[in-house]
Amino acid sequence: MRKKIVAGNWKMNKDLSETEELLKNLKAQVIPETVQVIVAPAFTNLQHAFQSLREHPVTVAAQNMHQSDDGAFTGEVSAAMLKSVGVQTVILGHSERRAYFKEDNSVLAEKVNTALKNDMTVIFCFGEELNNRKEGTHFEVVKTQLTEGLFHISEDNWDKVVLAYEPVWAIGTGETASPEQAQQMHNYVRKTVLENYSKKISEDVSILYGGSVKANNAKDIFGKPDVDGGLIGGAALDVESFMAIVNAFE
Ligand SMILES: O=C[C@H](O)COP(=O)(O)O
Repeated sequence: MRKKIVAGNWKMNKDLSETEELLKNLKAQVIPETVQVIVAPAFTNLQHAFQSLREHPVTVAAQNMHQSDDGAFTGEVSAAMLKSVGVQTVILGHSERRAYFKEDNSVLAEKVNTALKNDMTVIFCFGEELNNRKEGTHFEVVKTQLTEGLFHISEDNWDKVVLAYEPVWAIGTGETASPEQAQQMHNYVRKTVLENYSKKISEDVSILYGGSVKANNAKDIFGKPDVDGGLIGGAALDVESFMAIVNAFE
């Protein structure tokens, strides 16, 4: 059975004291047993977050990592470094990484390999831009991102993969894909996984939706059969709104 997951991507927000405050508030909440909650603070705060959440049912993820094991890559962080501070989960392929840091499908394929080789869980993000949707090429774009960035992995790696569909036009814009648009794409993604892997894998993989998910729209989006949770940006920066989204599953 696939997991229900709500992941908060804090992006480049929250310094150490703000992170401490947010984690303190988060730890005061009751996390429903049926939902896996993940938070992804900035690199500098990962170790603190991991230590702080040790006894709490919230997973800490990194927002990115480098594809190489080590070496002369100024400013970068490796899988081994993440693991050394307790982090076992990494978000890869976020549209902001693709757009601002020019991460293409082939680099992402390498990052996926490195993460899996290090026994890490990957939250693999993909999604079309507005012009793709206007032109009607959104399914094709998503298929290419999955095929070139992820579908080289073997069947036995899929228990370490979570998919996150994030239409770029809905990220941080206040514009959300309708629950029907999200369901249509998630269903397409599941079918695309099935074209390449077993029925069990396509049925078991969790597919998250991301893009302006808020407390007031989460229930409708999460109510769709192929939507297994959310990757939350802005609304994850406040515990009350984040927990309202987590509890939208109830
Ligand atoms: O990683 C999260 C997504 O980019 C969604 O961000 P948002 O909820 O602020 O639109």
